[in-house]
Amino acid sequence: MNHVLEIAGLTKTFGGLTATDNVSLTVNAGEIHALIGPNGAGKSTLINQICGELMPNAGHIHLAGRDITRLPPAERVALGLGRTFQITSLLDDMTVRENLALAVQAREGGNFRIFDRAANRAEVWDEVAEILAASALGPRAGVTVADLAHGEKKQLELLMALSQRPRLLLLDEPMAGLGHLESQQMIDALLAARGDCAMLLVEHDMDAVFALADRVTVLVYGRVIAAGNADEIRANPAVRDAYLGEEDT
Ligand SMILES: Nc1ncnc2c1ncn2[C@@H]1O[C@H](COP(=O)(O)OP(=O)(O)OP(=O)(O)O)[C@@H](O)[C@H]1O
Repeated sequence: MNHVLEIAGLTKTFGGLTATDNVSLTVNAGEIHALIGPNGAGKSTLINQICGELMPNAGHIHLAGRDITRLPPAERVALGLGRTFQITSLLDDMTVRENLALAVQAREGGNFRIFDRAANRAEVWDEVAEILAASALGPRAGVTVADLAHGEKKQLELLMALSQRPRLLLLDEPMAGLGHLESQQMIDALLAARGDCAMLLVEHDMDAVFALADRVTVLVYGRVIAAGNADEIRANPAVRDAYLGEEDT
């Protein structure tokens, strides 16, 4: 099987608390794999170990067959690990088009914050035009970021992350703070990107999870209590008790 990400036995403790407890999961090429669980289940701790911001006490992480468990974050990025840019990294007084050009330029090794001569190259702008033409943000290309709605900023973050052409994109609650229409637009954008890269999606919005995920892993108190496709997870009694049941009450 063609695993883009393989996590085996990942354990992280904080003092006496085991935040991720012997967690194993895989993400295949072109797959959207959702990681769900109640608050404090260990989702962020797991993502931070994948990014290299936290070192595990035990276990291994492989990206495209390479052991990245002990690599610093920047080396993981160079090997194809992507994460959505935070809204705080968008440049408010620049347009959608210019922000995207900076991201494309950064992928080519240029400076993220300063336009250099490379940014004036026709191929950068051609690529930006192509990305925007395929996106709901296309008509907003000339709008400055400060004038975008929150959902549009999240869409731009996603386009910037995808422009890095990651092998694996980590998505940390992409629906957070979005209204119904904006959530639907984000789901559509993620579905459109499915296949370009594998995605590991941490999300509390269960409608979005079930609309997007090929497979779902459920964490509770740091442990995987279930893994399977959307139907299997919905039907799993342990998941309903531990998590989904909360929504029925
Ligand atoms: N740096 C830290 N030091 C001590 N404890 C921590 C630290 N980071 C997380 N924890 C604890 O580890 C457990 C898992 O937290 P984590 O943030 O990974 O959960 P989560 O599933 O991402 O929760 P949420 O859905 O609320 O974001 C929690 O009990 C949390 O208090």
